[in-house]
Order: sequence, then C-alpha cells, then structure tokens
Amino acid sequence: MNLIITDNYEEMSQEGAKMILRKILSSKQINLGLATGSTPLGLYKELVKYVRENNINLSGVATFNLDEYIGILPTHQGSFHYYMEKNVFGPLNIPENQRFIPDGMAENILNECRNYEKKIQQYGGIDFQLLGVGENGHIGFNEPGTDFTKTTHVVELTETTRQANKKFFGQVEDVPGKAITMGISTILRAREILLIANGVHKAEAIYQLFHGEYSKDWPVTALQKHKNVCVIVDQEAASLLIKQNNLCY
Ligand SMILES: N[C@@H]1[C@@H](O)[C@H](O)[C@@H](COP(=O)(O)O)O[C@@H]1O
Repeated sequence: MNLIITDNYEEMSQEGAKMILRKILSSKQINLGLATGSTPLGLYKELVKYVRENNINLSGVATFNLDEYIGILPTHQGSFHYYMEKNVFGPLNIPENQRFIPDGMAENILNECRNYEKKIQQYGGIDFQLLGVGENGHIGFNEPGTDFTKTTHVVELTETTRQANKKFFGQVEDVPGKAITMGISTILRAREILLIANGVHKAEAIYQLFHGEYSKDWPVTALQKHKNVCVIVDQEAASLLIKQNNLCY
C-alpha cells in the first residue's frame, strides 16, 4: 500500500484529484468507481476545476457509485443521486448513459443489486475506485461484520453511520435505515483503489488499515489484500500512524 500524508484537507483533495485526472488522461476508456460523503467534496471541486480549465474530454469516462440509500427519491437532498448531480455530474456534464448509481427506489431491490453488479461487469469492471472510510472502518456501506465475499447487496446501517450522515438530512430520524452497497468483493475487484481520509475521527480506521488484523470487524482491512492501493490522508487522519513512528510508504 502506498501512503501519502498531506499537510491538510486541501492538499489531500488536490493530490487525489490529480491522481484521478492522470488516470483519465492516460486512458481512452475508463470506469471510475466513485464515493460520496464529506471527504471527497474537496477532491470533486478540484477535479471540476481542472477539467473545466483544461477542457478535458470525458466521453470515455463511465462512473459507478458505491452505494445509495433505500427508499428516498433521487431528488431528495440526502440521496447520493442528488449529491452526485450537484457536485460531479452536473458540473462535469457527464451524460446520463455514462453514470450509474444503485436505484434505492427500485421495486425489486434484490434484482437491482444483481443488475448493478452485472452492469459493472458488462462494462469491463472498475478501473479506478475512489473510497472514503467511515469512523468504524466501513467502506461503501459495508459495515463491521460484513462478509468480505459479498457483492452488491442490501445493508442495515448502524446507528454510528446514521449519526455520521445526519449532516445530509438534518436529523438522524430522517436518515434511512437501509442502503444498497457494492460489496467488499466488488470493491476488491477494482484494478486500482484510492482511499482518502481526513480528520482525527478517521485516525483509528487508518491505523487499522495499516496495522490492524485482517478482520470483518474493520471492513477497511479488506484492502490489505489488494495489490494496488494508494492512501492519501491528512496529518490528523495519520496521527496514530505517526505516533507509532511506523510509517509504511
Ligand atoms: N457510504 C458513505 C461512504 O462511502 C463514505 O466513505 C463514508 C464516510 O463519510 P464522510 O466522508 O462524510 O466521513 O460515509 C458514507 O457512509
């Protein structure tokens, strides 16, 4: 695993955006796996800026989101559809047939999970997956205890995760209790992974990623078995690694 520690959130966002941009520029066709949450907002802003300033052609880019809540409309301000439209698809002008997010309003949710997984495979798999991480080590919405062999599936969200995401809803009661998420097996099939994290509340998860036991208790440790992972974190998220003086570049 490669580790880059940046001075602050802005630098983390710039480094991440540059990495994605390099991937886009070096491939005719690229399937990007994208994440939501507060962490990638700065990265998306940077990406939009570079793409617009340099008039980059995105016709070869297809995007696949990690997850979506079940039971809220795509127009709901807390939905990941809304988040993506506002922060990525709209500003980058990504056509509808090049972007995919699980449909949390589908009549048959299990079919939706199967179809989403199939769609990713039909497109040839994910080339580059962007990830954030939850405080409890979740990736996508794969909460602690999730089997690492799972593909796209339905999850019950933990109280911690619903609390952490209430910022997008106003109050915790409004955060849906269930979601569709790519499974850890889906994530691990991506050819390359970039995980970004900032803030001291992510320090334990980052510590577990590098030094924790490979275990379902910390879903992020699944990445230990992937051959091409880069982690970009700010000083605060790296604080437990730095304390241990145990950096692994
Ligand atoms: N499903 C998303 C994850 O993909 C994200 O990585 C995590 C961290 O969120 P934040 O970046 O807001 O801390 O939150 C949500 O639960």
